[in-house]
Amino acid sequence: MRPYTLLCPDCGQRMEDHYTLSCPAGCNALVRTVYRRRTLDLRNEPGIFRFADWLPVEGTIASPAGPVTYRSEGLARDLGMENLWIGFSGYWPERNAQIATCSFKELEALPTVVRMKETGRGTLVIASAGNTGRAFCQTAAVTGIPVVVVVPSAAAERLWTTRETEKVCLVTADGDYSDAIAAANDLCTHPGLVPEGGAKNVARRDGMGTVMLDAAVTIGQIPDHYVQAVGSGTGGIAAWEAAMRLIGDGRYGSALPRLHLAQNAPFIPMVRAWRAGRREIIPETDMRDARTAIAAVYADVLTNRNPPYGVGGGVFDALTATGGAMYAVENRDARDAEKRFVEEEEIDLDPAAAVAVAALIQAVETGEIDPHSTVLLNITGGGYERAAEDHDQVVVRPAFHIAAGTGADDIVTDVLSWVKRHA
Ligand SMILES: Cc1ncc(COP(=O)(O)O)c(C=O)c1O
Repeated sequence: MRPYTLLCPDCGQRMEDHYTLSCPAGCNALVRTVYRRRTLDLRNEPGIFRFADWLPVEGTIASPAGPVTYRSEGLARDLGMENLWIGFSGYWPERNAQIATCSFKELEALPTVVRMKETGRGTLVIASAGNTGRAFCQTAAVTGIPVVVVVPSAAAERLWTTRETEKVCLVTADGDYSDAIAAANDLCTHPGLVPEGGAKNVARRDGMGTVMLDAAVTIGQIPDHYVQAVGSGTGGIAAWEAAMRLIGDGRYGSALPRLHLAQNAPFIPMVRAWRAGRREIIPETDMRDARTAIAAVYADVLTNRNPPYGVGGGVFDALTATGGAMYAVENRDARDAEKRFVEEEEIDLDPAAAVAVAALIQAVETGEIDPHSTVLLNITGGGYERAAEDHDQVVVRPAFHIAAGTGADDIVTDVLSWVKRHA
């Protein structure tokens, strides 16, 4: 028996995990993990598997990549804050941050690959705008477990690993992130190719949730506020779920943190829906001129057109439960915030993390966040320059390409034979 079961928050059904991504009763809700251990005991493992008690895995991977929390001095002083904590998910060995691919996506990839090996069958297919794909490529390189990664052609250069690997089948697709998602979905209609699941994948959510766990353990309490830049919002959902578990543990306080989630203007569908008080995203209203808006943002990893916003247990519910807020961040504000952060904290940022810093500045300036409160700022990516000093970055070469006007069907036979050769 596995050390957890899955629960549908809509109908209440409990189920065993067979890499299950949705409720068998057809509910429109994100299934969750319920761990047998109600209290969090830290394991003597490196990296994220320190939190394996609350990850949907039995085995672990010997990787130093894990969440790191530290108390800010520079940025905190700059913003007049007393208790600003930074969750740094990137590469910064001086702070023990060892995510060589430099984003919190590695926290999702590591438990996902273990969960798949233990509960599923087939080869994982991942659609990505770059960071998620790089994280899964690295995990394939470290574990030798093959993956198929689909990215927009323009993002291909972001895919590298710290060591040579034969275990990645990289597919590039003309278009944006949504085209990559559509191509990955088409591939997964063929037996043997399995959707990784995105927000529906509990290993991804609980992996991201370790940022909140690490913060609570380091600070000694659940923070009052949690700030993150979002594209799908999965990190926000994960922080909320992790906080609920911490409340159940009993040692870290009894109040949920308030979620402050930010999108990069002009592509801000969740901000618009949330501010209008709607559970639904209306494409004509909230995503007008989506392609142009997506092409204009500084942080293109934040441009998901199908976020798990209205689904049961999704972003809308997470914001509602925590009394949360959403922020639209202009490119110039993200760039200014990035400069301030780099000056004060002395490490470079992923553009998405710059959006989060700008949202924190907005929240403090507008009084949404009291500068005396305890705040966790999730720096979801950074340390690229530092990583390039210490590690090889071996570019992953595309194996197949989907040109505009063609579809995944044209390459599926080649992908399936690649899988056969590498499984
Ligand atoms: C560095 C970084 N930060 C934030 C995000 C947004 O994550 P999510 O909306 O899935 O929580 C992404 C998504 O790819 C990312 O790569």
